[in-house]
Amino acid sequence: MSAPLLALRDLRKHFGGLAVTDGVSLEVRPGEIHAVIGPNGAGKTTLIHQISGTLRPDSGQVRFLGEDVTALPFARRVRRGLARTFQITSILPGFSALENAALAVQARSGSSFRFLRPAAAEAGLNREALAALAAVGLAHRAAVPAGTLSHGEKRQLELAIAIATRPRLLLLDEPLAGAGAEETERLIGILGRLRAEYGILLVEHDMRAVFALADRISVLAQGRLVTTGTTGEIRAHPEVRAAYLGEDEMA
Ligand SMILES: Nc1ncnc2c1ncn2[C@@H]1O[C@H](COP(=O)(O)OP(=O)(O)OP(=O)(O)O)[C@@H](O)[C@H]1O
Repeated sequence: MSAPLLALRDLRKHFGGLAVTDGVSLEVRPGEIHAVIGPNGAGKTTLIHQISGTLRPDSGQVRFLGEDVTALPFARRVRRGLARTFQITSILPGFSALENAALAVQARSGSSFRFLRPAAAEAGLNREALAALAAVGLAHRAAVPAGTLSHGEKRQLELAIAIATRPRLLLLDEPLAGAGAEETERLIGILGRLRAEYGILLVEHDMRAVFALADRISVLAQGRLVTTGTTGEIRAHPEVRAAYLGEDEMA
């Protein structure tokens, strides 16, 4: 089996007396969509913060591409290939979709375009930005101001911005939140295609999407990992069935 992209080892985080992450260990493998589900307050978002580096765990390890990155800040993890989308939209509404993606390419590439003539550097940035838009089916909207995109298209742009940083792993925190039925279908299709190139850790409340997309699912409750398994194993898990998922949603 190939080495995991991401490995969490006995991660722990307390807020006051509350154990929000209580000894969580899990792995995301290359080419895998690994979903993390659980009831409100289970600690999913706090877990993502610790993986991305915006929150330090009290103890335990975050290993990325075989290295311990637990002490590295967010920006350095991004440069190593860890990209995150946010529940709250991070796009700049006055800039075009292409400019939004180009800013992400620039932020990641740092000096790599600096030695080119300005026109060539801009062409290089735009080419990469357009490729990121194309990867999420948004190339035809490149020139449109991001603020005028539909809700679903904004979510696609957030994915393009993440992809523009050339990640190995995408951390997606509720990428379907607020999407309508049609937009949800489109986003499920896009996420399914992205799997070929990136490992994905997916936090999502839409159980139909989770079961359609995930290769494996980890179930969290009160900061603890209840179980990790394939969709079939999670469907059949009595504790999960009884406590954390409506039976209809798992049909
Ligand atoms: N900065 C903080 N200080 C204190 N408590 C916090 C803080 N951030 C989160 N919590 C608490 O930690 C617990 C887990 O929150 P978290 O947002 O990670 O859960 P979640 O599973 O993502 O929930 P949801 O599905 O509602 O987004 C909650 O009880 C929350 O109130």
